Amino acid sequence: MARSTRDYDESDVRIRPNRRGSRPRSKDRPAHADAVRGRVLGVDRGRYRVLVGDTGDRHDVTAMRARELGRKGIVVGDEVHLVGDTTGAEGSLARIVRISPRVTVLRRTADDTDPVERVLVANAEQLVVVSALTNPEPRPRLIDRCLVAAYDAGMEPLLLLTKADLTDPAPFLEQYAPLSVHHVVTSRAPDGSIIGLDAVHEALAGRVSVLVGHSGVGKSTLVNALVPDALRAVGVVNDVTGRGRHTSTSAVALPLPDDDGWVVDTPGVRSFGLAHVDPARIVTHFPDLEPGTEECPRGCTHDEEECALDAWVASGAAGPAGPARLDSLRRLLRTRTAAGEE
Ligand SMILES: Nc1nc2c(ncn2[C@@H]2O[C@H](COP(=O)(O)OP(=O)(O)OP(=O)(O)O)[C@@H](O)[C@H]2O)c(=O)[nH]1
Ligand SMILES: [Zn+2]
Repeated sequence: MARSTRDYDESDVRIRPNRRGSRPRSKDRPAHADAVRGRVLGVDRGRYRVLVGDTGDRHDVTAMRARELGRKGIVVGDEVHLVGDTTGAEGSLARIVRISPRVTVLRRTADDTDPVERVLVANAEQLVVVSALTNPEPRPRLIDRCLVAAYDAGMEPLLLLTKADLTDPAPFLEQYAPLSVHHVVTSRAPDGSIIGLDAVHEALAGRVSVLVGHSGVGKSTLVNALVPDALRAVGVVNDVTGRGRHTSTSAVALPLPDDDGWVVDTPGVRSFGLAHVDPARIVTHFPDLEPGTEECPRGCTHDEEECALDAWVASGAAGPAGPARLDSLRRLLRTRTAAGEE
């Protein structure tokens, strides 16, 4: 079933006036004129951490969902309306009474055949695919899959390539050049500091960006460099050691310094099941291959003998990464019928 980024109405909870004209059931029910807006930063066991207030006067509020929301999901990145105690004082608890319409929705299924899709993050504009240039080696099929997830979510992808101190980034960049995906390269200086952070800050400035990457690519190193008090912001402190720990498996939104955008870290998210992506649309998420489908027979699945993509790629029209990209595309198409391996 085709989905668009506009189909957020399933989660768009509007508080309707009481039609029967009877007294409202609760005092703050009508219109919630006194509701305070905030952004969901984290979710933990049914409690939501919500940032409210303007620059200079921002604070976290702990909130629960109001019963009137029904079963609507609330995820990191959602803009919500709060009533009740929004002071954020120790022990206080506000109530979320409304979720604003979502601008983008990053979805995820456990694997490619899983019928249960979960919204991972709402309202993010950019999907930052973090990959090491080596150690561990880049995984092109995983990167391709993340790009599909980004395009499908209506988000702009950014390739963030780490560990350029260990290898020359040129060959990798050449592979991805035909896609015209923005990229930033970082490396580590002998003193341990990260080189290239300015370019990263620039790419993240003023927007909400989700970071994904598999283990060892240097994502934690980056998050800590970008958000120096990330561990404190996450608010996860080990009871035994008292030290900050960042092992949560759910997404967490971290404000960048100077109010200049947000990063949403997704610990534990290493890939995206794409069961929710319409197979007929997958090729449109391969902008370097799509023009090659013009010669395809009507109704081509792009995984059949008559498919024009083989000739297109063989002619070099899709650049040096063409064969690998076509392989990625076909694997994604095939995994729609059988759970695929990455
Ligand atoms: N040479 C080099 N090493 C780096 C760089 N960035 C991170 N590392 C190292 O790579 C290893 C993995 O970095 P992490 O930041 O822990 O990676 P991660 O992606 O968060 O991985 P997990 O914690 O397993 O999810 C660490 O030993 C880092 O010190 C870099 O730019 N260059
Ligand atoms: Zn085709």
